[in-house]
Amino acid sequence: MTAPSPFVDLAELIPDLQLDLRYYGSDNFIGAPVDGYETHRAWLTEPAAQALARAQRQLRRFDLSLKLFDAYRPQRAVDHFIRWCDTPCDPALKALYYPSLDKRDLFGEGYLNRRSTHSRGSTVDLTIASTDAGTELDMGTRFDFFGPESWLDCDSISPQARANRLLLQKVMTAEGFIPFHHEWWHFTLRDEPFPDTCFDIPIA
Ligand SMILES: C[C@@H](N)C(=O)N[C@H](C)C(=O)O
Ligand SMILES: [Zn+2]
Repeated sequence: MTAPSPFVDLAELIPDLQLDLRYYGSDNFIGAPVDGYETHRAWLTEPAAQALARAQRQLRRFDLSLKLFDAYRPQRAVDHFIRWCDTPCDPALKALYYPSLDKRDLFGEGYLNRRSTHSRGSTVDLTIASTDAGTELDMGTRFDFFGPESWLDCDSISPQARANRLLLQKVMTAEGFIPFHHEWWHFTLRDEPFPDTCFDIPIA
């Protein structure tokens, strides 16, 4: 299904892009589907989608693929995260995703944003996986692990995981994306077309 303007449906533009859209289902840090993700599809603005297509083209040459966790994020999803911060803590999810933090501090510490770059439509959360089985490269932490182990300059992860992170940075920055210091998986297009707009169109 074609995405509404100004978005491009990534499965249509990049058919071999692997999609594991964590906020559509419950396999995420809040343990539930997130508001605004009504179908397992991912949207980006045209220039961000084209840049992602180029990055995928680079990796294909090595039998590797990008695996996408999130792209455009409606503002109502961010509002869901904000409400979740004021609900009782689930110890099992805390142990997996933010073991050393109180969930109410995730915004102040920079791991969540009340006005997320994702809502501007040119930001992605992603990793690298094999093209055959979709096995993810070891990046040292799980996606959405909120702690210093996910920072770009963390040196307590294995040399292989550091090399894998560097490969992801190299492929993404070569195509115009800027990495985010606190989260190895998060990249924003440098010349994004809507730097001041937070969209709230549900992904349906
Ligand atoms: C929640 C995480 N995947 C993320 O995208 N964090 C950044 C800081 C954001 O919320 O914009
Ligand atoms: Zn992100």
